[in-house]
Amino acid sequence: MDNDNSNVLSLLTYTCLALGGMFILNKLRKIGSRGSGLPPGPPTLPLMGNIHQFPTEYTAVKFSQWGNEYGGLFSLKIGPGTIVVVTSPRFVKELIDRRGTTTGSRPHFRMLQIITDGLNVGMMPYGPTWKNTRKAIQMFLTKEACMRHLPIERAEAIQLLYDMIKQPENTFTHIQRHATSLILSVVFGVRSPRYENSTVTEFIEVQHEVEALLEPGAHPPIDLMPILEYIPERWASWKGICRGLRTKQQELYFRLRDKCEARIRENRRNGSFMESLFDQQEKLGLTRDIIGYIGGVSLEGGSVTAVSHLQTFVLLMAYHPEIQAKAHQELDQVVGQRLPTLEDYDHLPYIQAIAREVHRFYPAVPMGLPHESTSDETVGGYFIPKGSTIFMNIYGIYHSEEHFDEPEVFNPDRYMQSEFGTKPGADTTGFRNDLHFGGGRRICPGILLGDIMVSMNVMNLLWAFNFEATDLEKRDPRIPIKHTDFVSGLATGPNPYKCNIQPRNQGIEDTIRDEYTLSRPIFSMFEHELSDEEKTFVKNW
Ligand code: HEM
Repeated sequence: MDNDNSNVLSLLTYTCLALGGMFILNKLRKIGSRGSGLPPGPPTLPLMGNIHQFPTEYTAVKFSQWGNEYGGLFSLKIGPGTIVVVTSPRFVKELIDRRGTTTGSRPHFRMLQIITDGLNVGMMPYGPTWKNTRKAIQMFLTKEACMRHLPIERAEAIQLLYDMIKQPENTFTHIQRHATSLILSVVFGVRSPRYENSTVTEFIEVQHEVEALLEPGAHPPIDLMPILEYIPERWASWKGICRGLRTKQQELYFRLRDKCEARIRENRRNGSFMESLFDQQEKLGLTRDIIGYIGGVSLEGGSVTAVSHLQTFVLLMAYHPEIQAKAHQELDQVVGQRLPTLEDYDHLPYIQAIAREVHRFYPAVPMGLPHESTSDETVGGYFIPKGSTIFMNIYGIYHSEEHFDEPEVFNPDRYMQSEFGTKPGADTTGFRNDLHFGGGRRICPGILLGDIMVSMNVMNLLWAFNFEATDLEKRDPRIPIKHTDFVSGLATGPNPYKCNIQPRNQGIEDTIRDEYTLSRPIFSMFEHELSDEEKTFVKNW
């Protein structure tokens, strides 16, 4: 009898173990597999999902190829997590724009969280803190506020032309100085008249270090495997690097904020955004740290993107003399020898088409910033689970053969022929003119300022210069510039390049020199605490 009992017990134990094992195996088997109802995508491996296929560079280009293969809404599995990639404006409208409240959060990015102390509005999860901070940032980016800063926007654009006459070989850094100094002036009320040893180079240095740290593969995937965070610091160098970057970033952003605050106390105002934030600090319920970061994030969002667009624009012009010739013809008819004004832009359809085609050809943020869904959603018959990371593949949308004729060819004329540059008969559902600024609740708050920077400079630079590539004959005449001419990353731009830049004629060069001199009183309103080197530069430049 005892023997029988122990046999039954063993049998029960084995059965339980077997059933438990099968249950665990079944659960494990599901990790990495694409559950039913998810949008289609490349085949997965157990546990890994698509990790082994995930591109380590030019992610947007690979996502575009997958978009052509699997459709405008496809999915990837990264272990148990789900990524949804939107490569069709129709699905942008359905999933990102219309369901903005439930697809408007951001995925957790542990390293960025440590660097910024969670104060970066661009990476905050959807919720009251994000809403409040975003409200404050929108305040200074209204049309009226952007137009109030027109004198310094125009003066900085003039300095860009002047810098390029003086040192055409340094155009790459002149563009960086221009965009960063302009945002510094508008946001913190202080400018950088030269590139070397300036706030501009300090900002770019920190920014590059942050980008390098976040590059996939540079450090262990803490967000995919949170357990990695418990590894002691001596084997996890990223922890110290993050803290070091936090110190550097805060030193810069908080110093700029504090200096502005000191000028307010001394009654030396110049209408900067920081001033309005301090004036309304109580009403808006903002901490001093958040105020500093609103300024810093605006600097990141505004300068990096405009720099990318303008550097891409010059590169493309250098390789497309036929497009420059057409643009010069339009400018000669509408503007002539005087410096163009922002009002002229409305009368220059071909120049507008060039600016838009640059956004299309290589968007500054090719995959936008990742969104995260905070509830289950169903779109186009597909299931999008809560917690999915959603990428709006801007590059892919702009390079889809379904919508664009020869998407790899730089051809501004496409925007002269149809509103969105699309080919005849293409379905334009969901298209809008600002897709390169993202979508839904997280759409870029800086569209107006970004558009002013792009339009004013594209118009001015074409009016002022001839751009000439030094190796034109070595390139494919139809597609001289390819994606490999660009840096791979979340916010991108062209690799450094050289080209010849010449003023179009003596009259134009004289006008630029005169306008630069006339702009000095405007510059001086933003030139506080210049170093001795900067003072000498301003005097002699
Ligand atoms: C050509 C210029 C610009 C381009 C192409 C651009 C593009 C973008 C894109 C694609 C996003 C992500 C949107 C999304 O998640 O769906 C974004 C977000 C953002 N941009 Fe811009 N941007 C530009 C100029 C600016 C300017 C001038 C500012 C401010 C001064 C700015 C501040 C921001 C901020 C703060 C965010 C984060 C918004 C949030 O998460 O709520 N951007 N931008």
